[in-house]
Amino acid sequence: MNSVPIPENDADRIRKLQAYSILDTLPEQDYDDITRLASLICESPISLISLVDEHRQWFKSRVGPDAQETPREHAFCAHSIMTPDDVFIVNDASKDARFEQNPLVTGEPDIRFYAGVPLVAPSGEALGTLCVIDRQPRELTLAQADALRLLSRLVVSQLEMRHDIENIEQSLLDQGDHVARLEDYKRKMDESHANLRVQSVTDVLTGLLNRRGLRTRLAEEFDRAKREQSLFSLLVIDVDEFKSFNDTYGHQAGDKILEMLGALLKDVTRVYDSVGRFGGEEFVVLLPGSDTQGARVIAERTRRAVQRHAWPNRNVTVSIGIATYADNMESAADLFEAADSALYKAKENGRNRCESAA
Ligand SMILES: Nc1nc2c(ncn2[C@@H]2O[C@H](COP(=O)(O)OP(=O)(O)OP(=O)(O)O)[C@@H](O)[C@H]2O)c(=O)[nH]1
Repeated sequence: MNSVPIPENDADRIRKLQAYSILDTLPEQDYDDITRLASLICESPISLISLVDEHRQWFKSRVGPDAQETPREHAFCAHSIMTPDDVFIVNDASKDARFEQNPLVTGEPDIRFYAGVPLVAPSGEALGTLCVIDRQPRELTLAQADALRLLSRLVVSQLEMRHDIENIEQSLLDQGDHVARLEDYKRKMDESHANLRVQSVTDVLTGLLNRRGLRTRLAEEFDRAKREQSLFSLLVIDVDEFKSFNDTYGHQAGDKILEMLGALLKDVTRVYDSVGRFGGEEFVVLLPGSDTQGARVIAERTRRAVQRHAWPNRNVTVSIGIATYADNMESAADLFEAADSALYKAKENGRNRCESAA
C-alpha cells in the first residue's frame, strides 16, 4: 500500500481545523442531516463528514460505519484533501493501486466506490471531506457530484457559524468580565470616597468630629431648632492651664491628655449628642433637645468627670461655657459666640467651672 500523501500546508491546515474546536465533539443534528442527504442523493450506504487530523480521520457525522475514526494512513479522505478544488473519485478501489491493499478495502467496510468533496475553509485549507462510499464499484452522476459539492459548502458554513457563535459567546463572557471589574472598581471608589468623607470631618488625634465636621453639624442642628422650634444647647469645653501642662510634661504628654479627654467626653454624653474637637485644647458638645437647665446638668457632670478622672502626671480640669438656642439668634455663629463668652466668664471666675450665657 502506498503511503498517505501529506499536503504542503498540513501544519497550518491542522491548526485551522483545531481552531474550529469541532474534533471529538458530540453528534449534531445539522451535520447528520447533511450526511443523510448526501447518502440519499448519491444512493450510497455510507456517507461521512470526515475531518483529517494529524494522525487520524475523525467523523463528525456518519451514515453507515460504526467506527468514529480511522488512522490517517487508511483514509481515502487524506487523498481527497490533496486536491481541494476537485471531487476525488475512486470507482473501484480493489483495482486501484493506491487502495487495493487498504484494510478498509480488503476488510470492513469493503470500500469499492469512494467520492469525496474537500471541506475547504474560507482561508483555503482543506479540513476534511464530505464523502459517499459504496461497497460496489460504481460511478457518480454529474448531478450527484454537484449536490455533493453544494452539501460540502453547507458543512463549511455550519463550521463557520458554530465558530462565530463561540467567538460571540466568548466576547460576551469577556464583556461580562469587564463589567464585573468595572463594578468592583466603582465599589472600591465609592468606599474610598466614603472613607475620605469620614476622614475630612474627623479629628486625627481624638477620632471625634473636627472643626469642619462640627461646623456642619452645628449648622444642621441650629437650622432644625429654628425650623421646629426645638430645644438645642451647646457646650464649649476648654482645658485649664494647658499651656503649663505642655510646658511641664511636653507636647506629647499634652496630646495624650487631649486624646483621653476626647474619649471621656464621648462617655459622658448621650448617643444623639455630637462631640468634636474645635481646635487646640477646645472641645464642643452639641446637645439637641436640651434646654439651659438640661445642658447645665450635662456640663456639670462632664466637669466633675474630668476632675475625678485619673490623669497621668497631674490633675486636669476644664472650664465649660453653655449656651442655648433662642429665637432671636440669627445663625449658628450667634449661638457659638454666646457659649464662647460663657466660657470666657468661667475662666475669669476661676476655671474648673461651668457658666451659662446671659
Ligand atoms: N499638646 C498639645 N497642645 C496643644 C494643642 N493645641 C493647642 N495646644 C496648646 O494648648 C495651650 C493653650 O494655651 P492657652 O490658650 O494659653 O490656655 P491655657 O494654658 O489652657 O490656659 P486657660 O485656657 O486660660 O486655662 C497652648 O500651649 C497650645 O500650644 C495640641 O494639639 N496638642
